[in-house]
Amino acid sequence: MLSPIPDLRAVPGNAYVVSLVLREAKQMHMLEIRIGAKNRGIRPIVQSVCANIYCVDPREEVIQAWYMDDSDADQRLPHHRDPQEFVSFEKLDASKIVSLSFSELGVLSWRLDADNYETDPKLKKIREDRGYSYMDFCEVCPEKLPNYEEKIKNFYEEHLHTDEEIRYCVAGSGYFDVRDRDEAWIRIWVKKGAMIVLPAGIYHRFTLDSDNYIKAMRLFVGDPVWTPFNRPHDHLPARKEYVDNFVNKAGGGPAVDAAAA
Ligand SMILES: CSCCC(=O)/C(O)=C/O
Ligand SMILES: [Fe+2]
Ligand code: NI
Repeated sequence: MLSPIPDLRAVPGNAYVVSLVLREAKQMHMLEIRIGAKNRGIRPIVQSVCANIYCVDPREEVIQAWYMDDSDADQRLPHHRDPQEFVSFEKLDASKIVSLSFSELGVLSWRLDADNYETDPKLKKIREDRGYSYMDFCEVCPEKLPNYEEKIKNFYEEHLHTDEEIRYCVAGSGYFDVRDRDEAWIRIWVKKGAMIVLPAGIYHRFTLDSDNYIKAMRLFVGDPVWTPFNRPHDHLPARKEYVDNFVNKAGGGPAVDAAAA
């Protein structure tokens, strides 16, 4: 992430230096760009270019989230509201919440290099930091997934798990739907390179989109437990903890790092 307001100063030799603060996880780095200029008269141009440097969250290309409409149409359609209502990463991820007015869902996300997941140092670090010792792949298509029709149906039943649901889309795409604090459905579209963590106890469901294919890496701390508890399962400790941490508690879930933190 870049700092939004770069600092511009003139240096000897008819040049300007633009200083930017780069934030990666909890570390700050200074980046200095030297711009040579024939004469000082170009200052306004350099200034205006610098004012247009803005941060692009790398996740935006592979993860989008929006509020769903109420229609009964095909679950694989986007189900946007009219007008569309997109949801920010800050709203999904409680670790970024700075204002009490934000909803906190505890959904974490990263953008990773899906072509090189075997050697990706970023994935390695996430796995080490979060203790994700187990890994396998789940390919959702009739040829690869046993009992495809039944599984597709079950994935789309609203349910929770007693542990995190960690999915890294290495090919294809799909929708993870999560309930917000007011029970509205938020649809999270993951594409190749998107990794998301749904916290234990969150009510959610999954469906393919109209491209009908996803290959997801599944990660887990220790021996995996895939059991879905279909709604209602409000008495489970995992649900109670989720409600305490993310639904009832305004302004602060556990402080954890996510992608562009
Ligand atoms: C893309 S992985 C299949 C969906 C799944 O495993 C799950 O638990 C959905 O809630
Ligand atoms: Fe699930
Ligand atoms: Ni599941």
